[in-house]
Amino acid sequence: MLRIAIQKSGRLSEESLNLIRECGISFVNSSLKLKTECTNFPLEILFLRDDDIPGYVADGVADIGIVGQNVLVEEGKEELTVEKLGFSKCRLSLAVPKSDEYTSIHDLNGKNIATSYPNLLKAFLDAQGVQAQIHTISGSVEIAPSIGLAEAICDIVSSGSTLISNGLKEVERVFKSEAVLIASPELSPEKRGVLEKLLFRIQAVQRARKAKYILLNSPDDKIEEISRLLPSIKAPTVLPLAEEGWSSLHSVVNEDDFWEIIEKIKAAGAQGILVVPIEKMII
Ligand SMILES: Nc1ncnc2c1ncn2[C@@H]1O[C@H](COP(=O)(O)OP(=O)(O)OP(=O)(O)O)[C@@H](O)[C@H]1O
Ligand SMILES: O=P(O)(O)OC[C@H]1O[C@H](OP(=O)(O)OP(=O)(O)O)[C@H](O)[C@@H]1O
Ligand SMILES: [Mg+2]
Repeated sequence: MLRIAIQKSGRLSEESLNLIRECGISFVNSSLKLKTECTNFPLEILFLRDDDIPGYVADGVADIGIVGQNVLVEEGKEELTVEKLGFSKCRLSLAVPKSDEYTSIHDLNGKNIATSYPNLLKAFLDAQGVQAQIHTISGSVEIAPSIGLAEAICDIVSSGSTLISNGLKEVERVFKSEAVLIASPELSPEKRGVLEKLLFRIQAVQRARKAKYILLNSPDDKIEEISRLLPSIKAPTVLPLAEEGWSSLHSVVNEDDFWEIIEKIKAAGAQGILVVPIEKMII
C-alpha cells in the first residue's frame, strides 16, 4: 500500500483529488476523515496541511505527496520532485502600496518585507544585491503594509485580485510555481512498483488534458495537404465517406496549437470539423 499526502483543504485539494479520480482510483471522501484507503488501487490518502507534506515525505511518514513548488523549494526539498502536475499555477511576487513610487528592486534596500516564504525571498534579494529586513508571518500577508508591519510584501499571486483589494501593486516576480508530485527517495521495490503504475496513469491523464481528438471531412484530392498540417501520434486515420470523392480524417492536436491548425486546414478545404476531448492517452 502506497501512502499519498495531499492538502486537506485549500488551493491544491480539489485538483489533487480530481487527478487521483481521473486515474481511475476510487475512494470514499468524508471531510472529517483524515485518512482513507482507496478501494481499487493500493493507495492510502492522508489529508494534511500543505506545509507539512514535504517533511512527511522526506521522513518517509508518507511515501509520496502533492504540493506547490513554492512550499517545496522554501523547505529546501526540491530534490523530492518526481513530476510537474500543471495545476495550482501561481507566482510568488513582491508588492508595494499602489501609491508608492517604485523604479527598481533597489528601492527595497533597507525596507521591511513581510512574507511566509523567507528563504525564497532571501535568495532572490541576495541575488539582486538588495538588503532588507524579512518579517516572517504565516498568513494574511497582504494586510502587512496597511497595519504598519512592513513597507512591502512577498506573497502568492494568481489573478492579482487579492493585491488589488488590499491597495497593493505587483512589482517583482520572485518564483513561478505549480503543483508537483513528490516521492520519498527510499521506497521499497513494492512501493516503487505501485508508484510507477500511478505515474503511468498520471502521465496518460496529463497528456489527454492537453490534447483534442479532431475529425474532419476532406475532399480526396486534399487528403495529403491536410494530413501534412495535422500533427498526429503516427499518421492521421483516413476513412472513406459514403459520398464518393470524400474521406474522413481523424487525428490528435495539442490545445496550444489548436486554433492555428483549424484555420490552416479550413483554408485547405476541410469541412465538418469536430473536436472532442480525450479522456486518457497512452503512447
Ligand atoms: N490563488 C492561487 N491560485 C493558484 N494556486 C495557488 C493560489 N494560492 C496558492 N496557490 C498554491 O496552492 C498552495 C496551497 O495554497 P493555500 O492558500 O491553500 O495554502 P495554505 O493556506 O498554506 O493551506 P494549509 O492550510 O494547507 O496550510 C500554495 O502553496 C500554492 O502553491
Ligand atoms: O491573486 P489571487 O488570485 O487573488 O490569489 C492570491 C491569494 O490566494 C492565496 O490565498 P488563499 O485565497 O488561498 O487564502 P489563504 O491566504 O487562506 O491561504 C494567496 O495566499 C493569496 O492571498
Ligand atoms: Mg499552508
